[in-house]
Order: sequence, then structure tokens, then C-alpha cells
Amino acid sequence: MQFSKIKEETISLIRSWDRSKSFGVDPLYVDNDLLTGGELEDRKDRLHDLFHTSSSVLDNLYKQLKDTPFMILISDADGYILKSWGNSPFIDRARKVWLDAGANWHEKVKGTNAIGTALVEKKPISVVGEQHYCQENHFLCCYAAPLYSPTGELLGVLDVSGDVRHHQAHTMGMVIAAAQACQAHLLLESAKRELTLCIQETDTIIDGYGQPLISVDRDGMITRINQDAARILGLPSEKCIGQHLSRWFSQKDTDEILSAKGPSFVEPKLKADSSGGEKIKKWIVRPVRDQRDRVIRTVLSPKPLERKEQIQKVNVQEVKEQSPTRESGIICNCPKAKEVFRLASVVAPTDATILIQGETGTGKEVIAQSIHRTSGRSGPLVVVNCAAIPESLIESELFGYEKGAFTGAKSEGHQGKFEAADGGTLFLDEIGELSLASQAALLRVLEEKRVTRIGSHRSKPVNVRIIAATNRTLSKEVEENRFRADLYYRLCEIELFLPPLRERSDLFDLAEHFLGQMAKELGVPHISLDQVAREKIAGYSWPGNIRELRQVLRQAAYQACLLRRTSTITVQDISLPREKGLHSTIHSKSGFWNQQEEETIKMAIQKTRGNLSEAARLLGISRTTLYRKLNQYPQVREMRKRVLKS
Ligand SMILES: Nc1ncnc2c1ncn2[C@@H]1O[C@H](COP(=O)(O)OP(=O)(O)OP(=O)(O)O)[C@@H](O)[C@H]1O
Repeated sequence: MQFSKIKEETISLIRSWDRSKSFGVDPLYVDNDLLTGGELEDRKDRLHDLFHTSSSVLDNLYKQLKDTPFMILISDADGYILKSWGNSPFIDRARKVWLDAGANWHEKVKGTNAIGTALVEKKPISVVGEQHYCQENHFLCCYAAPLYSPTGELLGVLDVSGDVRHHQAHTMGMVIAAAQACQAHLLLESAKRELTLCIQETDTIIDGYGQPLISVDRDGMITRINQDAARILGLPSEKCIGQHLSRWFSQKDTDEILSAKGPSFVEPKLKADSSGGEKIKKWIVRPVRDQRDRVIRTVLSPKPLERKEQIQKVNVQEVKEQSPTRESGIICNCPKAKEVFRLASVVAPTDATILIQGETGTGKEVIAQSIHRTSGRSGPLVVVNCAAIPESLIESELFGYEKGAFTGAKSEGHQGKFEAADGGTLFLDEIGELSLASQAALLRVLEEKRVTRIGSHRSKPVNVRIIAATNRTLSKEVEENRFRADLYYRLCEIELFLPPLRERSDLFDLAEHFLGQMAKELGVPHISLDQVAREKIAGYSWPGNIRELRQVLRQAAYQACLLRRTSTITVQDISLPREKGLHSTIHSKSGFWNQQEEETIKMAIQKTRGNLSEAARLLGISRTTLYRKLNQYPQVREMRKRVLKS
């Protein structure tokens, strides 16, 4: 050993003896500090990672010392020996001085000794024979080196102890090397864990990224791929990994992708025989470089399409479409509306979130129902009218609540609409009416795909397809900060715009359909419109759209059949509000609507002689709604009383 090293060790030993004296350690009598079994196990548990990762190093060290009068010990940072390995007869002698698992060899207990002194001095040290402070330990020669965690925390000490007669200076070197190897293993393990976490984190990010992503190595083999991209390639993601890009792209395109030196666009064609579905026009290629600036990975993602392109793209799909038919109760003989239904039928079986926009009464709920019916989802369609629920209740309606969550809560708690729609579709009608606070809560559920009942700490996974609808222009609401932009983008993965009735060419198909329904209700074979009535209908702008058409025809049909006893509707039967100022009246759902509604209910009550169940059935509304309507229109109530008396 070098002189300076010896000098340094000697100074450490002198300091240690001073400390031992000041701690009041008696060199002739050791007052041992021993752990109970439970405490020993607890302390071992805390160093589990060290023991686990260092087992091969310690096994090796043990093999080297197996036939010698030496033993290996590991202590924790407080000086308690947690593990020891060794052979008798030396181990039996060592036990007599409690050089064994469970005993504390801190300087405060044992005075100067390799374990205790290495812990305090925080460096490797050997303590040989009489260098030990306590007399009973003079038969020992001990070599110890501190063990540190990857973050630099002192974990304990690795010690090799033996009979003083076998003291050899090089043993110290062996212990230092073994301690370093233990630390390296710990570091490697923690790096591996960090890497695993990183990979899991990245996988989670790329899967929820909302854009297809493919990563290939420099030979063109796929190393990572998210679900969206796998769908394009037409194979499950696990089957794509390890496949060469040339399975999907031509050799020329593959070479172009792999030779990209910086972010660029390529326009490769997916091979005709690839089993994948979507065709992408352009891909963005982003090379990933290592520390030496070499391209080691290439990430491919499709260039996002403009909305117009997206719609065209879906339209060219060879997907079996389900056009609305008369049997389904949906009339759609106009090219503009057909286009919307075509797109709806293409996206119905996917999980894409759909935003339906259109004026009031254009059939947003009708198309939502059609999407749900053809989605293949086994759960129910749950409809929530966001405008009809008071703001203070909307979150409990959507997410549910636990018992006693708030004053007035049902004692057994309440399932929210999200849970009710699990496995199915949640139709959020009039989404534009949601307050900003409720928008934030909704966004959270959409992102996490988990719902937490109010008053609960546990969240529950939900598999719900969202269809939202509004008659506001949501992008304008976003611009004016009344609707969250992030929620808007979440909701409009697919946007459907239903045309207003005045832009549809199938007005008379719709009229005929409704008149057919009314003929059934009124028990007549057929109801028709005369020419002048048709002209009046054709010349009107229908701000209340299909709903308004149905209401107007219903009133006209009742008037013609019940009051005039004819099945031909004439212009006198058709009562249209003055067009001036109509829009606001329709939108406020008051005025004109109320008059129409009141008249229609009166006729139904007359026809059914005051029987509310039958009247409700005739009107196509629930009994509860009819009761509500009777409260709203006192004159109808009075009329019913008269009908019942007569
Ligand atoms: N294509 C269609 N064929 C037959 N009936 C239709 C069609 N579209 C809509 N309707 C009828 O028109 C009425 C209004 O439709 P719906 O409730 O779906 O409109 P909406 O756009 O959701 O209205 P709001 O914005 O006021 O909620 C309903 O009675 C519906 O049955």
C-alpha cells in the first residue's frame, strides 16, 4: 500500500478511536444492540433491491472465500448486519462476538471496527487485530467498503472479516471491487426500470396520440406502432412489429423513407396487396438521431388531411353502406342529405366521436340513432339533452353520484348517463349549452375514458361512443370563448352537417311520409295535399325544418280529417306563421310552436274522448309529457274536462 494511503487510513483510525471514546464505548465490555426477527426482516426489506441485484457479485465473492477462514457481511446505513455468509469454524468464533445478522456494529456500539468506521468515514477501510477498539474483537481482521445507491444515498457497507492471522492487504482491493460491482448492478437495474417506465410511458402516449404513428429501425423493420397506424396497415399492432416496411410500400418508397435526413413528406403508395384499409396520400417522415448524429429510427405519420379531403376519403371507401330506407322511418332522397348519411354509415362501426351540426329540427337525433343502430355496439343509446338539465345537476346526471354526495342526493346513490351507456352510445344533444365547468369535466372523462361518481374517489372505466349535437356553430362558440377548443376538437373527429329543409330536394317525400303516418293515426286510408297546398308548402322557408313540417302537416291533417271530414288537405288547412321575425320565434321554441302544439293536443284529446293514454300514443309522446303539456295549456285542460263530461 502506498505510504499516503497508509497515513490516511491511520488518521481515519485515530479519529475513530477518539469518537469511540467520546461515545463512551467500554473497550472491555460490549453492550450489544441486537435486532428482533421482525425488525431484521423490515431492514432487509428496505435493502431488497441491493440484495436482489447484487446476488451474482456476492455469490462470486463467496466462491473466492469459500475455503478460507473469512466471512462476508452486509450492514445497513445504521450499522446493523443484515446478512452474513461464511464457513465454520471461523463463523462460530465470529458469532461469539455477535459478528452476525441482527447485531449493530456502529462505532457507538462496537467502537472502531471496519463496518462502523467505513460508515462514519464514508470510505473503504480495513481494521486489523488490535486496531479494533474493543478487546474481544482483536482476533479479527475486517475490510469494509460503503455501498451507495444510484442517487448517492449511503445504503450500508460490504464487509469481509476473518481471522487476524490470515490478514492480507489485497483483500481490501477485492472488497472495494465487489462493492463497486454491487453499485454498478444497482445502477443498471434502476436504469432498466427507468427504461421500462419510459417505454410504457411512450407506448401510452403514442397509443392515445390520436394520429397513426409507425417507428422503424434503420433497416426498415417496424419497432413500434400504435393502434391507429396498425389499422391502416391492416394488421394487429403486435403482428406489424418486426415486419419490414417493404411489405406495405414499394422498395423505392421504402428506400426514400429510410434515406430521409430530416423531416420531409413522402407520397408512397401502399401496395395493392396490403390487407390494410385506409389509403393515405402523404406521410410525414421524421428521422430520429443518436448522440453521434446517425439516423437510428424513422417515425412515419400520415399528413393530417383537410376536412374536405377527409370526407372525400371516407366516401371512396368500399364500405358496405346502409342508406336510410323508408322502413327505417328515415326519408333521405336528397343528394345533400344522402352524402351525410353515407358518411355516417361509413363511420358508424368505428369508435370515432361524431359532432352533428344543423339547425333545429333537421334530424340530428334521427341520424344519431341510425349511427348507433348500425354501430354494432351492444350497449344502449342514452340520450342527454344538455339544455334541459339545470347546470347545477348536469355533472351528477352525466357522472352519477354516491349516496349522500350532496343534499338531496338519493340515499342509494345514482348511476350517471356515462355508466348507463357503457358498451353503447351517449348522445349529448345541445352540447353547446354546457357550461364551461361542465365542459371541463366532460373533457376529463373523454380523455381518461374513466368516470368518477360525485362523492367517490374511485374511477370506473367506461366504453362509451360519444355523439354530440348542436344547432349552434360550435367553431364560432370556440372563437368567442364560450366553448372549450380542446373539447371541440375531441368531439369533432367526424363532423356531420345536416342541411336545412329549405336546401333539401326531398321535401315532398318527407311530407308524404308524415301524411302516411297521420293517416294511420287517424284511421283513414290516405291523406293527400291539393296543388295549392303543395305550392304553399314549397314556397315556405321552414326555419323549424323537418320538425316544423311534421307539426304543420299534423295540424292540417287533423283539421282536414276531423273538422272537414275529408282526406285532402287544402291551403286553408295549412297554417304557417308569418315569415317575418319567425326565426327567433322558432328558436325560442315559444309563440308559434305553442299555438301549433296546443291545437294538436286539443284535437288528439277530442279524438280520444279525453283518454290521456290514447292521446299520448296518438301524439307520439309519453303520458308524462302530455301531463306536463296539460299544465302548460290550461285551456286544453278545461276542454278535456268538457269532453269527459259530455
Ligand atoms: N330524414 C328524416 N326522415 C323522417 N323524419 C325525420 C327525418 N329527420 C328528422 N325527422 C323527424 O323530424 C323531427 C326532428 O328530428 P330531430 O329531433 O332528430 O331533430 P334535431 O335536429 O335533433 O332537433 P333539435 O336540434 O331541436 O334537437 C323528428 O320528429 C324526426 O323524427
